[in-house]
Amino acid sequence: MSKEISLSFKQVSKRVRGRQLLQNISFEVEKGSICGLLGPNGAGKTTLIRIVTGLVKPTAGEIVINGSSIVTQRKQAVQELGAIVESPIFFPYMTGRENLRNLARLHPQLSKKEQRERVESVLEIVSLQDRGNDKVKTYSLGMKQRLGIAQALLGRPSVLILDEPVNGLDPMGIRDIRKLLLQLNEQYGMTILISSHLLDELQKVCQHIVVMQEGKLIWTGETKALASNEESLEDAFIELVSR
Ligand SMILES: Nc1ncnc2c1ncn2[C@@H]1O[C@H](COP(=O)(O)OP(=O)(O)OP(=O)(O)O)[C@@H](O)[C@H]1O
Repeated sequence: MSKEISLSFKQVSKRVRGRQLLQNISFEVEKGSICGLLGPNGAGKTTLIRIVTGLVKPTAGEIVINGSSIVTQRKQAVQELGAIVESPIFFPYMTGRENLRNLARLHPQLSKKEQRERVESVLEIVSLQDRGNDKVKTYSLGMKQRLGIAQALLGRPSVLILDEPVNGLDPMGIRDIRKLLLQLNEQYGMTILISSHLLDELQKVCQHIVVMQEGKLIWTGETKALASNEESLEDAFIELVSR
């Protein structure tokens, strides 16, 4: 039986002021899998994530998200997604719960009661229910990142896209995010695309890896094919990008 595909990148290119930022990027992410986007600085990971989340348009090519094209059916495609691109934005003098309630209002199809229930459920998923009444300015970076994921979960997305979600976090913060991503994947069958510089971290959560360099896709496949037991993903990655 063929696997269902959640995200399909088809010949995606982006050119800005004569500069080729992305060139013919094609790959697929299976439904219910976690895929890692790996690449040195300037490889084009953030540019690709900005395109898949509908923030910028590709110059050529398209991305299909659960059957809807981000180019021609942007509204439907974006409804499938929850995302953090760069840093999540909050009102620091409001509590975590208030920040989420504010955003929940952007889902007018939900009644007031449903909005409140949705907020409580995402707070619980990211383990912030006990700190929900504290102002965001008192949160650690790890807590802010988890609140950002809670924001992304408000619309009950089937696909979660995270750009560098563990950047700057301490080991405990990194572990919390790792556990959360695995939980979202296992319990809710969520498809996750995650970019990170922390190669070992990607190795712990991703079944598939896509390696980019200078706007091109240079390798894609199963994580275990890129790094065997004896070789760390980091070594394999450095070997690949220095070919
Ligand atoms: N709007 C733009 N105009 C011109 N150049 C851009 C634009 N956006 C990004 N770039 C350039 O495109 C290249 C890819 O940037 P991008 O941020 O996508 O890479 P990245 O892989 O996410 O890098 P990093 O890991 O450092 O975040 C960089 O050289 C960047 O300077």
